[in-house]
Amino acid sequence: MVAMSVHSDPTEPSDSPHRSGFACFVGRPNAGKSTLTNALVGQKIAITSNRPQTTRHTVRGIVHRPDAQLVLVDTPGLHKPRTLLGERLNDVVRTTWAEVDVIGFCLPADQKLGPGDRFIAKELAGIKRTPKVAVVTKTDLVDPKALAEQLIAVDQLGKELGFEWAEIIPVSAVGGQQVSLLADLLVPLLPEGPTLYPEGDLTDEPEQVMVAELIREAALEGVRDELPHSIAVVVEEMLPREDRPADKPLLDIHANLFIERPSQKGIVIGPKGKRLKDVGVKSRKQIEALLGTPVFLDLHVKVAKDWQRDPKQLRRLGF
Ligand SMILES: Nc1nc2c(ncn2[C@@H]2O[C@H](COP(=O)(O)OP(=O)(O)OP(=O)(O)O)[C@@H](O)[C@H]2O)c(=O)[nH]1
Repeated sequence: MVAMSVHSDPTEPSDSPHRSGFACFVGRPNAGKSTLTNALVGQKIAITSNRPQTTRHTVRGIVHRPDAQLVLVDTPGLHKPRTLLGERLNDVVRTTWAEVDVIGFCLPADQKLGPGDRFIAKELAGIKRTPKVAVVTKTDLVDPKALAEQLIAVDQLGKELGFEWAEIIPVSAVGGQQVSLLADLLVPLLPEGPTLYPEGDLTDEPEQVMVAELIREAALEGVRDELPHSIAVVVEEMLPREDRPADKPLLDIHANLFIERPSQKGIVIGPKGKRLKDVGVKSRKQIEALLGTPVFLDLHVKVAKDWQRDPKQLRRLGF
């Protein structure tokens, strides 16, 4: 079934039991998973970027409703592993899939189904018990005819692989179209249960990890194509500055930005340190918005040789 109409108002009281559970969005890199998570939660939680595979950590957004609590687990994209890091990421993805109550498979409306989508759909077909919702994303980028064709192709893909989608829903996270309908469709697929997280919590991701992701996101902007996979950020310390009056707090954040080769240092730091400075200013503003407090950000660039291939380094960097 393709869901197009807007359902009942979820803020109205209803007799149905309270539901709670976990959902994850899967899909190839750039399919729009993080943007959709943000749109559903209503605040910037997951890190979005127009570069593939920026979502390294499992970031949860929580949708609070009177009738349900929907916990969104945003996984990194499943991809052909070339390094130890790639293999670990894929393990994380599969483990997540087996644990959630519903899986949303994101397919961009503006791109023909490709081998990458098929690869993921085949993996999904192997997870029998979990309901699978096909989410056709970025509908604002196509005309109705192209959208209809994509919906049919997605339906067909499920049939080819021997399963039925629980729902097929077109959405535009950017245009805010059908986003709340998506929540309406996901909620009935959750088990009955009490609220899992306190009201107002949007994520249980440790603050340090989110801060690190914001710095990484800023560092990725405008750099050469080969660099993104070589950057990792670790927040070493977050401490309130001592001797500050209560109405003028300052949070000291010490973070290291790791690259793989000395030759990458220049790209990250830029002429006369300008790029690194910009990265610091930009991410500091975002961190301040996230944490609601003024921040002093101390950012250092370090070389961790071939960290993607070294298990000891990977552990140190939090993978
Ligand atoms: N026009 C349009 N663009 C969108 C929409 N949703 C996402 N995008 C864009 O598509 C790009 C990728 O979006 P993300 O949300 O980062 O994709 P992702 O699937 O989380 O990507 P990875 O983290 O690489 O797996 C970004 O440039 C978004 O701005 C949408 O509804 N409409």
